[in-house]
Amino acid sequence: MTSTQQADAGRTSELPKWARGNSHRGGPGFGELIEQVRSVMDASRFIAPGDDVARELTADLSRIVERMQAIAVPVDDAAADSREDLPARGNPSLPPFEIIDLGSEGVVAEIVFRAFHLGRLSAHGGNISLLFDELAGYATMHRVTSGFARTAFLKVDYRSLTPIDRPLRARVWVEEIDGRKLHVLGTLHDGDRLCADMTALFIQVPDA
Ligand SMILES: CCCCCCCC(=O)SCCNC(=O)CCNC(=O)[C@H](O)C(C)(C)COP(=O)(O)OP(=O)(O)OC[C@H]1O[C@@H](n2cnc3c(N)ncnc32)[C@H](O)[C@@H]1OP(=O)(O)O
Repeated sequence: MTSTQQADAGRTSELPKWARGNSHRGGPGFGELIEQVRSVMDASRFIAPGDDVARELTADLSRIVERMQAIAVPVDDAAADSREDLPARGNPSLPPFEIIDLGSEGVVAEIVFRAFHLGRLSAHGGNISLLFDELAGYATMHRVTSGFARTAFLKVDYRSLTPIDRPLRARVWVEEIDGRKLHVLGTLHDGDRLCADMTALFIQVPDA
């Protein structure tokens, strides 16, 4: 059986431990905490405080950062990036996508870009690339036969402005497998309108 046929038959090994996710780490309130973190990031995009208010807010946030640093755990034990029940697995550095469908056919996700993701009059192109890279990780994860796949390159064509504050639909799939190389395609739509499409090459590597 060729590697393409093996991959076409679906993943035969378990996902790496770090990619399996869970829905309990950090407790039931963790999702609301991450939502507040996102809200701080959003709100920070639209303020022009005077010096007094800026210093007051800095002091408030510093106290929160200190509290979080005091309960830090090794990254593999952290709740962020592991919570499969939360948008973007509870990782606030990722745009908050929600997985609609996932399997060997690829991944479909809904994404609402927010104020924090704003470029000039539309979502920042880098955030769109980030979304595609992450979703390509999901799509390839379900096609490699062992280990996982890393991005070798990722190219985005921005076809029309990508709005914030409304649900958009992303689809990413593995188009072709050639040995360790996975050729990945993706699209981002606002309704029927194509906002961006993506071509990427992922390379299968052993799990570290
Ligand atoms: C669920 C969570 C999902 C998260 C998903 C997130 C995904 C990511 O962002 S990963 C982080 C970003 N990517 C990286 O850091 C990768 C850094 N680079 C590397 O580690 C390596 O260069 C890597 C793995 C891409 C390839 O290295 P290596 O395994 O040595 O491959 P190598 O033997 O050189 O090449 C294999 C094949 O790929 C091709 N190839 C490798 N890189 C490229 C490239 N950039 N462009 C075109 N072809 C390439 C080679 O030509 C070769 O082709 P062939 O077999 O036909 O001769």
